[in-house]
Amino acid sequence: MGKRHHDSTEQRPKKKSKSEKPAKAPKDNENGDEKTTKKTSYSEAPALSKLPQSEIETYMTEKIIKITDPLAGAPKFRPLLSFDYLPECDTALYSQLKAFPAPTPIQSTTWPLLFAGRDVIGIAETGSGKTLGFGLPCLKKLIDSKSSKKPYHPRAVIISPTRELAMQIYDQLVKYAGSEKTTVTCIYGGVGKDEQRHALQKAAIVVATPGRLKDLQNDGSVNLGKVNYLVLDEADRMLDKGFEQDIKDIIQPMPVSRRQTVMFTATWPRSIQNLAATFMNSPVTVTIGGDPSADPRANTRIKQVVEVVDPRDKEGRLIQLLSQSQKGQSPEKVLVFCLYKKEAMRVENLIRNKGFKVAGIHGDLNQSDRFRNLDAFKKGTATVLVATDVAARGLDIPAVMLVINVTFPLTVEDYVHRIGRTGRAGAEGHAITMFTETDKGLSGGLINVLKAAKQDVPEDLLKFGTTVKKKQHDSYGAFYKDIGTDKAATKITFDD
Ligand SMILES: Nc1ncnc2c1ncn2[C@@H]1O[C@H](COP(=O)(O)OP(=O)(O)OP(=O)(O)O)[C@@H](O)[C@H]1O
Repeated sequence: MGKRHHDSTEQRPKKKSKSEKPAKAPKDNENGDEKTTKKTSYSEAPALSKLPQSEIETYMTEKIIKITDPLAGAPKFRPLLSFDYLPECDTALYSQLKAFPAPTPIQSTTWPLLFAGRDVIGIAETGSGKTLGFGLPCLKKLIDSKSSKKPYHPRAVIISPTRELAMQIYDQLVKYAGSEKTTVTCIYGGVGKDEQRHALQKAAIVVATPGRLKDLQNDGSVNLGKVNYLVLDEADRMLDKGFEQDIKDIIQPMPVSRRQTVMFTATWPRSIQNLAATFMNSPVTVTIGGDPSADPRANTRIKQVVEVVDPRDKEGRLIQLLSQSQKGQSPEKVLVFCLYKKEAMRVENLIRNKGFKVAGIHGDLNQSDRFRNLDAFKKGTATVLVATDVAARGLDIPAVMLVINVTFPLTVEDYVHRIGRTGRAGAEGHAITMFTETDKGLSGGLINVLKAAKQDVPEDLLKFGTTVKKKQHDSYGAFYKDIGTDKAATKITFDD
């Protein structure tokens, strides 16, 4: 890290003229027409244009920002180093931003591109504010193009892999949406459909998990033909085998030429990059913190410890770790990851029997229990949460001090997301991972993640080998398996 990542496409021209003009949307790939349906423009704030170029370059270098734009002649925009440089908007959209000192690098760099109507792939570490990265331009686009026609057909769709993450994104949008909040809705499986059907009648922005959205689309409850802003959050997960077809079906009525497509994630494996390109129109790729396709990048503020253990010693070691973190008047919040649902239930019971305040979240619980248990952990009534990978991505739970991986996930990308539940928004974090001989196929990938984040690599781990297998698992990003650890896995289940 620390290396400067600049390529020729990100050099801002010395003249200010380009950025002062409203940006035209790029030509449509398919027929050469202007994408008039996007009707988006962006003018750089004069005060931002006046900043010396050296200040911009220092920022780009320090934050390790790389911008790759396949359209050579497209306007280049300066990052919004301060909220003061945001373009004017017709409401109190920006008022809540006062809580933060400045835009995070992924926000400062992708916002101008998104305001200008470009398709964007945004890759930045866990906990770096990606939700507002795609959320603020989404709200601005809605506010700017406000039509008086009712009822609405949705103008924006944000797709998330899990119900809890969909709710979290929805909550964030509502917080910023002000008077528009009634037009934001959240659609996910595991609960009744009628209320969702009703909400869809006036929804302008739909945050959804794919299965339920597809269901409601198929039965005619929602028409997505007017959607012009599509977000795949956790994009690499959304493009993996479990979701790819659902996504294709959902976006079928919104052609790539008429929609702005946005993909955000912390991990961007090479294996899905070609597929992603087929969903997008000349996307600009913004990466913060180094090349993510080489090896997944963990947040560098997380102290990662890997302990190579005998599988029989795992539970004893877990209880030892919890005993240390849960003592005293204010026990730390600890997130414990298991791979299997049955394993999670067993571990939760074990922890409860030892007298710790524990809750669980996995796919065998009904949705209200899932929400209730997550809430208990957020509020601190439970200070230990035992989870499967359903909680690995995106969840922004305040003050998680420690992540313990009892069983290693199926991929190193999932490892990066799991440990990313700590150390968020600039905080420090700590992750302890139990690694056994069974996981040795992933040792090479894990070693690279540790090295890239300048973490210690234990000798015992090196013994398992440093080779990185190209294809790590058939179901990249799987959430959980619904059988016990004693049998070979047979079924992977996804959220709907
Ligand atoms: N500009 C900002 N400055 C400081 N904190 C911010 C800023 N923008 C967002 N945050 C806060 O940072 C936290 C993490 O943001 P968010 O959940 O969007 O991260 P993320 O990058 O999507 O993470 P993940 O990869 O795990 O999904 C949130 O609590 C959010 O409120």
